[in-house]
Amino acid sequence: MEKTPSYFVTREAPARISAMSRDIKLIVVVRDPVTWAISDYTQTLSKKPDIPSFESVTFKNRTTGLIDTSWSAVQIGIYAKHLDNWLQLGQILFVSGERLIADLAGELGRVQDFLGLKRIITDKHFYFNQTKGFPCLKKAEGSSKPHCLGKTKGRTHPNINPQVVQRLRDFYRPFNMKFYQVTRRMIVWDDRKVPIFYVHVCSETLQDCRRWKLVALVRPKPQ
Ligand SMILES: Nc1ncnc2c1ncn2[C@@H]1O[C@H](COP(=O)(O)OS(=O)(=O)O)[C@@H](OP(=O)(O)O)[C@H]1O
Repeated sequence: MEKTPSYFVTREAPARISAMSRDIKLIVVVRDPVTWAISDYTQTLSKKPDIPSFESVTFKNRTTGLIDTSWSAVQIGIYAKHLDNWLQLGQILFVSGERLIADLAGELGRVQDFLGLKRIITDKHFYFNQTKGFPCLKKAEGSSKPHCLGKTKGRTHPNINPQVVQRLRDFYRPFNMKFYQVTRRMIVWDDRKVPIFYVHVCSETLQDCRRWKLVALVRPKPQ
């Protein structure tokens, strides 16, 4: 198994993978592109504490709100743009990064099905570690002790100016919509102040899926 986010945006990668093996199965984990950009920035910041602020690398022009799409953290999150290259390869599964945290066993169930494996990994293998804020293994392989991912996974993100976040959300919205349509995956990254949950109907064929519709809109009561 091999992984890196940059494969997804490397033009030559699909053809190279296809030449390596026609039977390869690809798993792409996607998360809200705004959170992804902040996460990527946080990772760089941890190695180079002197880098410019998130705000200054996000915009080409702060006054006009023009986003710098040449910045890799912004570029990678335009998932729809990179999709066409990959879909021709066939066996590809999109996994929600958010669901890997909220419902790890459920999402891993999909992964096991996709890989043609028996569903051996279930929720009995995990617990939610409140300190870490993430699911962790109850027992690590070859050990009887619990195991969480290391310190570099799940770092605290810096506070970003809400206006900057909103501008990025507006920027990504059309690309996200295309991504939902093409992948037929019900991943909806909330871009409103009040959480809104969408339920979409999507049939097996892509054509029908393009006619997906909003069937429920639930607005949680204010606390
Ligand atoms: N169980 C569990 N424990 C810790 N972290 C978890 C977990 N599940 C998902 N995540 C999220 O994984 C994010 C890092 O993913 P990756 O390591 O694949 O990203 S990368 O390859 O380093 O870019 C990492 O992103 P950050 O929160 O920005 O650090 C986490 O949000």
